Amino acid sequence: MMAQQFETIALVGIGLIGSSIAREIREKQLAGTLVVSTRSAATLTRAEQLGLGDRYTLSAAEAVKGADLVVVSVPVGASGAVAAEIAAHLKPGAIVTDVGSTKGSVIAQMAPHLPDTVHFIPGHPIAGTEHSGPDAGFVGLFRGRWCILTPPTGADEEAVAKLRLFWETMGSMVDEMDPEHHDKVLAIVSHVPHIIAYNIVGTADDLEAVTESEVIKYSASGFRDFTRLAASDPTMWRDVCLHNKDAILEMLARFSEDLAYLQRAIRWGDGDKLFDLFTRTRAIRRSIIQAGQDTAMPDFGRHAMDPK
Ligand SMILES: NC(=O)C1=CN([C@@H]2O[C@H](COP(=O)(O)OP(=O)(O)OC[C@H]3O[C@@H](n4cnc5c(N)ncnc54)[C@H](O)[C@@H]3O)[C@@H](O)[C@H]2O)C=CC1
Ligand SMILES: O=C(O)C(=O)Cc1ccc(O)cc1
Repeated sequence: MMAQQFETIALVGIGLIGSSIAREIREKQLAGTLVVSTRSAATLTRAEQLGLGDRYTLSAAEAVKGADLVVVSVPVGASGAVAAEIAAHLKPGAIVTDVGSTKGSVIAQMAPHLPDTVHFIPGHPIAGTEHSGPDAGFVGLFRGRWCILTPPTGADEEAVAKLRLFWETMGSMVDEMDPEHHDKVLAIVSHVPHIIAYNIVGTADDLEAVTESEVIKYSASGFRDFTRLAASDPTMWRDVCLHNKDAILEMLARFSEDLAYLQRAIRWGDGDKLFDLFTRTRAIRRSIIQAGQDTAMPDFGRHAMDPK
């Protein structure tokens, strides 16, 4: 058994991420009382059937009353509404955090509502699956994965340390960075790959008439990997696209340029260019595998097609 870290924890949103956090809190007994809240009655009932908390409520305002830690795990587009709803009910000294895949927008939506008496420390566990809802969560999701915190300058060090310990107890490695940097890094390692997956699966689907279902029949493992990502939650990913617009558009522009370079190499039969790129990318895969998890962060100072 681990030591209790917070007297009362409130979870707002109990889908894949919220329910994985709940399961960890229960297993490790990190809270005296765990309060679960979500917007839909059906989801709350399911959370109750799964025994994810000690108390359940459809009101986020009700849930956060007296809580020492509040974790908001809702689609990023709903963050502002949740902050507005809970603001007046937060306990002074409480830590308020989130798990959203974008940080700049979540901060812009939430911070204006939150009182100065609480510690707002945004976060993002870089761990997930293509599944959603309370049944999808599991103990161990965060193990060996990074969790990025983006505390504002001047944030209370003790509060940051408590949140850091919370994620470390779930098995995560914790890093801190500013939200703008987070949003650029995540645009290239997570958001653009999902967009590419949605796009290629959509294109294949549009071609179904031409290929007469052979896309499904002969789907090789490369295409299947894309279909996994493209099966991710539509609400969540719509919100990610709308709320990390600038960084995503910047990375997509670079992606398109690099794709044009590849297209040109193919058109002109420039095997050396293709071979060089494929050799370089293979080394990246190997270094990720060697590191034991997906920690590779891209170097933004360099163009993907620049010579080494
Ligand atoms: N799915 C993934 O792989 C990862 C997701 N995230 C982030 O975590 C957050 C939650 O994602 P998931 O747990 O995957 O989503 P999910 O769809 O499994 O769960 C979302 C939860 O939020 C609730 N909800 C939606 N709108 C709400 C509102 N206005 N007020 C209160 N509750 C509301 C839903 O009822 C549900 O309980 C998102 O911001 C996402 O960007 C972060 C890391 C990984
Ligand atoms: O399912 C996958 O491969 C993911 O990439 C999971 C994921 C999705 C969104 C995040 O913000 C972090 C991790």
